[in-house]
Amino acid sequence: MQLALPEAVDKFWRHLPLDRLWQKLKLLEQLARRATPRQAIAALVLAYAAHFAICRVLLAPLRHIRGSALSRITNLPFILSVTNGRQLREYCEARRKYGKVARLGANIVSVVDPAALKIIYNSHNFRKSAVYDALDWFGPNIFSARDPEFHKQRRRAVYQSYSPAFVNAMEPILYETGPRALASRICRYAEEGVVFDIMQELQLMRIDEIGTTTFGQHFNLVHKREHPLLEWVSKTLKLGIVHMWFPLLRLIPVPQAFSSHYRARASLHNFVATAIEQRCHAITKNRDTLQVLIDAQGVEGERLLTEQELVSELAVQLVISNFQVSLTALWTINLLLENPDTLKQLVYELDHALPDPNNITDNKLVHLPYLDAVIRESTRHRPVVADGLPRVVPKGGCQISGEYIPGNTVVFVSAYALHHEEELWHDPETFRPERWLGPVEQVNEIKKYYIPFSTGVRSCAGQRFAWMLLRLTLATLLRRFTFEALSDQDMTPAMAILMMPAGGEYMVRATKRA
Ligand code: HEM
Repeated sequence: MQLALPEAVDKFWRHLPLDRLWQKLKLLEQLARRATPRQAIAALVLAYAAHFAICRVLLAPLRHIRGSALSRITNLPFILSVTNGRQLREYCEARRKYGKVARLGANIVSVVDPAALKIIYNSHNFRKSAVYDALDWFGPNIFSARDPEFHKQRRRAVYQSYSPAFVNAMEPILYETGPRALASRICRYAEEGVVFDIMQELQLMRIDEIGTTTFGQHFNLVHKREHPLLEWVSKTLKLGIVHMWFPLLRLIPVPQAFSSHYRARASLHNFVATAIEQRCHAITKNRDTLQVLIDAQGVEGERLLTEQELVSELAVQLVISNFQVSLTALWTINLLLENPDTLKQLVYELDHALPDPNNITDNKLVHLPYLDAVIRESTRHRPVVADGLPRVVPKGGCQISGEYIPGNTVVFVSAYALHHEEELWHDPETFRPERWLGPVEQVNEIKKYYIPFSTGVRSCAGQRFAWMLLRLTLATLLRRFTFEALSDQDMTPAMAILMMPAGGEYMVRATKRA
């Protein structure tokens, strides 16, 4: 039987147990009067927790996305897994348990689906999330930019130093101060039979390369080892990680535990600022990234970057691109040493392409198919930027992989999870460069979900530089030495913004090749 609206309202009021409700409220009032302040506070806290849980669990716009029970209430377990470097396993596990779209926190969603890449990363609609503010060490920069207009403006200035012409012009100096200098250091280790940490050597080499190509200064760390730049850079990165996940720490006075990190960051600032100031007043100008950025002009001939803006761009680039390249080279060497047949085949290709090990140019390497396949496979299997790059769903929400995701949710696709997805890759846990040497259509297909340099409007600006550096480094080292790794080293991938070996080093012995 249908009731008319006034009748239904009347019935509702008649049946509402107002008397009983009133009695309950009175009882509560009496209890509140008798409660001690402690009991009152405890009751308030409990009431707030209950309200919070009900809102998060039952009313939250993300309640239909599957995830662990705790992830429905708080982001804390996710933040803890990121700070402990355990998040990669979690992304893969969440994919297996909950499907392509999984909830990792109260407003955090991980997606493992190539179809999502275009939606999330191909336009500026999905902006970078607030964690990027932690990279504003000395002011906003191209890495941390969240506002699309600001990013476009910076891109116009900064991209002048990533042009093919500039990268090619840098090759001779880069090769001399990078791979060639490292080879001469390793030559000494080989002669003395010394075991050394190749991870550290690659980092020192990379700082030397940045010194010459960016600042026009040759630190010669590979041989002299006394410049504190590597320590400044490492500590600045560590501080960045802490601030990313505990942003409130940025607002309180310097905690004792991090005072040396803040000092290192200040030293890095002084170093970069002094280099810029000296260059602005120098009579002879180098041809390097610093000069390109100082000279960068807009359409009306105006300077695009002030000195302070130059500091923020160059410092963040120094820290981030330093580790990305050296760690990628490290993982490639590690995977080659663990796969002797692949190593043998690569060495065979290099020996034929480079009869003179002292005359190596990128021109001779760029078309070597096996070298290309090895680098591709190592960046698939061990992508150093393995984490999800977080973006914010725009107002109004959107449909991703068959699920509605509301506005303001943080979403990402982790390169590691995508590169290890069993539905996409045949035998994803195996390092197999041959997968990149199949028929063109097959390779073009897998390239669609190969994202070590990210994809879309915020993908890596320095890819050309990175590929050249990797080719030159691997070819130079493998053409001259055989390497043997010490046994029982912990090379499990662990995350600290970038993917590093859990053991923190990779000890090897080198022998000169005939
Ligand atoms: C193997 C080495 C490298 C890897 C794996 C790598 C990877 C990446 C990734 C994944 C991003 C996107 C970051 C994000 O969205 O948060 C990125 C951005 C960027 N990379 Fe690289 N990178 C490498 C080397 C370099 C080098 C050598 C340079 C500079 C010479 C460089 C310059 C940049 C810049 C400027 C951006 C920001 C682009 C933008 O937001 O428009 N990268 N890189």
